[in-house]
Amino acid sequence: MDKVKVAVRVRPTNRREKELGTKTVVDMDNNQTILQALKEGHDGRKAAKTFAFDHCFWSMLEDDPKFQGQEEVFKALGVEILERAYEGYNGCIFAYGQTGSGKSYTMMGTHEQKGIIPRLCDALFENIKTMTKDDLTYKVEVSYMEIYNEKVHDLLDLKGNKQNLKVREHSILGPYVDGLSMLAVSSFEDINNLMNEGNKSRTVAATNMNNESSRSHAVFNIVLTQTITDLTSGVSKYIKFFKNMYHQSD
Ligand SMILES: Nc1ncnc2c1ncn2[C@@H]1O[C@H](COP(=O)(O)OP(=O)(O)OP(=O)(O)O)[C@@H](O)[C@H]1O
Repeated sequence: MDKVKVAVRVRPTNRREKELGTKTVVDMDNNQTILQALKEGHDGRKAAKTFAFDHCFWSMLEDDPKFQGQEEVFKALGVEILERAYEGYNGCIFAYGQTGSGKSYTMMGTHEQKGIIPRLCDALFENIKTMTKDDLTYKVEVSYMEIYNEKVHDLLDLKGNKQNLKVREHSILGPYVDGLSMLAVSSFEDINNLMNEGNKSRTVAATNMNNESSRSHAVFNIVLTQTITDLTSGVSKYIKFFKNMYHQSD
């Protein structure tokens, strides 16, 4: 698996863009994104620029044969990262783009059109159900923190403490946030509820688009722990997989 994969997605035009009669200048062909020039160049021709990415998702018109929806995005980006988590690899997916470009839709989606995170979590808990045995058990825990003005706050501190947490270095696991709450979850619903609770504690509301917001980063972590127990001796071996799944910076 490549260490880093880059994917581009084109969302449908919104009402405002339609009302303004906005012309679509982006086209996609397999893993290529083609940008059409609006004006003719010196030679009188409209030049097109082509860029190659690991994936290009064309999500403009549902009845277009090249349309790729939430399911295709998840299959291309989410499935492999989940499979690798069971092998002990850390994974991270983050969405980048200007406001209204479709980051939340791709990552979280809607009730009818679930995005990567709910699909990934549903698959994670479904897999755990089928993989759990007497000598093999799994535990999923989450943490949620905000980095604001270079200070770290625990967004899942049930006591509502707003103290600054210290970032320390573990000799094997690397950097970690000391004292960050880790809460056990058993479904996407649990995760979603904790994300919503955590969002209420953020210094800068996720919808607040001003200069302040650019200093706020929210990091949601899912940690999968696999426990293998030698049933004859009763000795357990813990393997922790860190999945940094959601990094939102507003
Ligand atoms: N692929 C898509 N298919 C259908 N609708 C989409 C798609 N992508 C985005 N939208 C719609 O476009 C609007 C803006 O998308 P979204 O809220 O995901 O943007 P965003 O990049 O997260 O914006 P912000 O940075 O302001 O939070 C929403 O109404 C969303 O439902």
